[in-house]
Amino acid sequence: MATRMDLDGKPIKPMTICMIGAGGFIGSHLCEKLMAETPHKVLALDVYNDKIRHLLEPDSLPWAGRIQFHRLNIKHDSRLEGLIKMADLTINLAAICTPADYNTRPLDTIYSNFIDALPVVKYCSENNKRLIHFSTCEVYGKTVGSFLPKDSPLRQDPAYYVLKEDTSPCIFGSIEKQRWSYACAKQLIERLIYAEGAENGLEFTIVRPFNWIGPRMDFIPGIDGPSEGVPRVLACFSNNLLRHEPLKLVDGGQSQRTFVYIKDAIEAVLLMMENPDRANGQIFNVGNPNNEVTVRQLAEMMTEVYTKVSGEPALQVPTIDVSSKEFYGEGYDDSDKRIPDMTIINRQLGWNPKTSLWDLLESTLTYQHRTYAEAVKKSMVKPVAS
Ligand SMILES: NC(=O)c1ccc[n+]([C@@H]2O[C@H](COP(=O)([O-])OP(=O)(O)OC[C@H]3O[C@@H](n4cnc5c(N)ncnc54)[C@H](O)[C@@H]3O)[C@@H](O)[C@H]2O)c1
Ligand SMILES: O=c1ccn([C@@H]2O[C@H](COP(=O)(O)OP(=O)(O)O[C@H]3OC[C@](O)(CO)[C@H]3O)[C@@H](O)[C@H]2O)c(=O)[nH]1
Repeated sequence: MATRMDLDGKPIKPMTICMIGAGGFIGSHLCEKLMAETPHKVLALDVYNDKIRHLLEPDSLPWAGRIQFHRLNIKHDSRLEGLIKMADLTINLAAICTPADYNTRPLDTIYSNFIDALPVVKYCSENNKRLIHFSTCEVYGKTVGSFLPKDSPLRQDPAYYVLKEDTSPCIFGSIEKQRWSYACAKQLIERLIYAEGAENGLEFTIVRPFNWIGPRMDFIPGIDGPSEGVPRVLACFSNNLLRHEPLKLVDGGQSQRTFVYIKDAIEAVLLMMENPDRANGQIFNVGNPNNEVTVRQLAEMMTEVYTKVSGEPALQVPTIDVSSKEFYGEGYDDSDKRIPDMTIINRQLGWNPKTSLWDLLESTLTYQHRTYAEAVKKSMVKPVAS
């Protein structure tokens, strides 16, 4: 493998990475990239490894010696500090991060996103190890513009909705809106990491992902996850499409999101990892401002793309409206709009996303169809009564 160069033309030394939550959606793509394109070693920590099993087995894989899986729960495992000490860099991805949990399991959500991350920050700080911590775009909460009258022309002014790392406020709902338990826990861990940097010299980078989507995201209920489970929107809508049922639009599907392809986003993470001088001390939005849709538009586009890739006709009535109380339960609330400002990541790392929403849905839904269509079909065949 040729020596890799950083953005300033210096050779990149191979490093050992302690990746916590490596078995999840983002972790699996990051491990894949690191094994295929870099000489770096990964200590992959997670409770599960299904999504990275293809990288671990068989032993004869070309990168076999560079990835090691450690099955552990960071809540209570004394091996954590030793593994962080063995690495040059720690990346923390571990979290409860599905909105259906935020208002129904707020304690687990707060513990997972704040309390459980504390030892990771402490061990990095005490052992002078660099930390890349995964936060979320949800720390911005609602836009300033959402509080203006519906017909205010200022709502069209980017100053009232574009989300900037260094100037936008974090605007959450009231405490009884438990949806914000996740965002608030993420915000506090960001503040703690920032303070460790300021007071104790911790070398850190904070990543705020804006709806990264692609293959292996979450699960299909009843196939590789619980039947009653509610994953994030990509998997919810994929599940509806695979089962030929209408896509459920929460509160009319009026909320807006920008979606970025996981493979584009992973490029940004690799730049952060390999360019510490440019990434340390920074908070980065990572998203695609050009891929904005309402959730209703997303449902329509996914229906069209799925028809193309599966060859199956769309339903006569492709969507139905459902209230957030019915879908998520008491205490749900929503972010109205999420457009990332790209100035900082552009300036520091020269990164820009490439993939259009249509293209990323086409490759992702091709994967969903190939991976799940047969299993879903089988699960839907009802046993004949004797
Ligand atoms: N995917 C996105 O678009 C997105 C958006 C915003 C923020 N994020 C953040 O990025 C990170 C990764 O997200 P993801 O989409 O890959 O989620 P994911 O749920 O697929 O991955 C998280 C992984 O962490 C593991 N984990 C959780 N608690 C653990 C514990 N106590 N011990 C060991 N492992 C544990 C889980 O088993 C899982 O494999 C999260 O911190 C999330 O908040 C992701
Ligand atoms: O069947 C469904 C499922 C969801 N919705 C609505 O879609 C919007 C997006 O939902 P989702 O992707 O599940 O989650 P959010 O974008 O709200 O939050 C995530 O953002 C980043 C992250 O931090 C981690 O991924 C997480 O908190 C939303 O408006 C739902 O109501 C739907 O209509 N139908």
